[in-house]
Amino acid sequence: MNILDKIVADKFKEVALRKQLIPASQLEQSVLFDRKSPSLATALSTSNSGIIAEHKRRSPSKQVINHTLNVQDVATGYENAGVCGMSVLTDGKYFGGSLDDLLLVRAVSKFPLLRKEFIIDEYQILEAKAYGADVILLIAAVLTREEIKNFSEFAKSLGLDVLLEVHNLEELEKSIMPSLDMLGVNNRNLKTFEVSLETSKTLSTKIPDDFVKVSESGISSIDAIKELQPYGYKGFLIGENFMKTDNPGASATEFIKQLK
Ligand SMILES: O=C(O)c1ccccc1NCC(=O)[C@H](O)[C@H](O)COP(=O)(O)O
Repeated sequence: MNILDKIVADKFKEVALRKQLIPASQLEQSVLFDRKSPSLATALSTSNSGIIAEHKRRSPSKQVINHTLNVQDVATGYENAGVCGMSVLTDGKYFGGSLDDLLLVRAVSKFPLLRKEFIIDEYQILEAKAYGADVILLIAAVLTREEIKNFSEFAKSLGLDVLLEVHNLEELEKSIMPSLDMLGVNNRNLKTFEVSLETSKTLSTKIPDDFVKVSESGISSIDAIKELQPYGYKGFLIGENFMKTDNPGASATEFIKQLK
């Protein structure tokens, strides 16, 4: 079993338990449920830098990245840096995140928030809305075309943006549909952890212009962004490069300054 299979197998068990603890009807009563979500796709299309900065305590590929920071301080730092949005990892077992992280970040910020999660059930989309997210991630490697259609249409009905993540042409071809806002190419192979920006470059021509293109993972320099921009990428998801520092917000500020 590769790591992605393990994460997904655990996620099915976790979601089954969560559904018993908090019924969907209770999530729909969250005070955040009727909040109007700002669009990450719009923010990226109108930005010069296009940075989506991630909160990432640890990962299967790197183990511990940063366990000492306060998530609200990280969010405030990123928002002050002028990033377009923030990605909040909510998986506990593999990434050390939680839905509480999302809620804490929502309490101190206005910019678009992506719930970074392994979504395998509509219930997790209700959770995303109830805990203050504006965007959900759908990973083509773990979903059928029908699931992508159902989950993305459900997310749109709640006013959320949808970022669909692919890693190869087969995943891209099965996924293209009008209910997606952004197409993300993950430069990291989630089964082997191999990272290459060539993945974004190769797939870029196959992504229709109707979608905002996002390049994800392994981005650690201005040169990488400059290399990807000519391929039509408007969004750049960066985690470790900021989170490995003592002050991710200051690191993002410096990064964006160099992009201008
Ligand atoms: O980061 C991992 O090791 C990982 C392993 C298995 C599944 C997902 C994984 N990461 C999720 C992400 O997509 C990244 O956190 C995100 O793109 C940021 O990447 P980076 O800038 O390289 O931290």
